[in-house]
Amino acid sequence: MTAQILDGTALSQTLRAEVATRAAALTARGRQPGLAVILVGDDPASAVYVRNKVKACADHGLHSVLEKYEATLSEEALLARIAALNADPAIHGILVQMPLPKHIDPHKVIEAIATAKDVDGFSVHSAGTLMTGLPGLRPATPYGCMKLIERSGIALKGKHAVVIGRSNTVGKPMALLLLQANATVTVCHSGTPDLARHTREADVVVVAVGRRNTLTADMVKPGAVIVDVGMNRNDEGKLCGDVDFAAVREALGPQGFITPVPGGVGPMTITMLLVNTLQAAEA
Ligand SMILES: Nc1nc2c(c(=O)[nH]1)N[C@@H](CN(C=O)c1ccc(C(=O)N[C@@H](CCC(=O)O)C(=O)O)cc1)CN2
Repeated sequence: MTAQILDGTALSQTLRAEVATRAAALTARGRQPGLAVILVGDDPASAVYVRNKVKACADHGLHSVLEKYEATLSEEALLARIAALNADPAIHGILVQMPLPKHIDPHKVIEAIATAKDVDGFSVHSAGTLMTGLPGLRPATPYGCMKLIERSGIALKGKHAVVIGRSNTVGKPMALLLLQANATVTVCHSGTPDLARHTREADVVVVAVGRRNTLTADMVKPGAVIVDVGMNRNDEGKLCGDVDFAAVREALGPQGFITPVPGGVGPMTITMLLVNTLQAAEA
């Protein structure tokens, strides 16, 4: 028997239905939640993600605007657009799709977004609220990972969680969210010697590295929970995560849990963006 699947597509359906109900109630009170999505450049994957975000808004009763700009857009012009959206009362959330072209400083752009509208949760203020445990908007991907774990009835209190990766958008916020849920957290990264020594001891492993086969069957404990944030292509060009899925699923046994790629964390990222936009509109 192999590990159970943590199904991000199915959970997304449930959570998005809840968003639609709450959005309809807000709209009836004259405050339809509104999201502005900004795309700069012609990265094909980013174009798909922003299209999916706008469609998810339309399908669940949120208002959205998509602003697309050439890769040559100046940083100054982008900051001016953000300032205008900050002042727009119909817009409760603003996101700038990452990555940005090289000549634009992502930190400057993120910090230009009004704190209350930072639905990506990437700003220094949002990071500070997460760090201190104050209410605030949480980055969608780690927030989605937490929902996948919690809504599957997996208790985190007292568990040992290992996060592989230390990015500002996934690894670090993930570690803080797990800590807040009373897990004991280890953060591993490219400078960690003997990664397997840590993962073999872990009850929960979150892998956010961006390299396939980072976690293999010999690196996990039976019964563990594995959350795969990676999005890579294998030799056949098929989408895959950072985990050697089939072999790790087998090694975990029937008490274990694992997220697939696709259909795990990815759909949850867009779902939690809707949740954040709703939260910003409700605030
Ligand atoms: N401003 C932001 N930029 C980026 C973010 C973000 O949260 N905010 N995250 C990623 C990209 N991303 C959302 O923007 C994203 C990535 C993947 C998926 C997803 O649904 N993946 C599917 C597979 C899709 C496919 O077939 O290609 C899955 O895993 O099932 C959604 C959103 C970087 N930029």
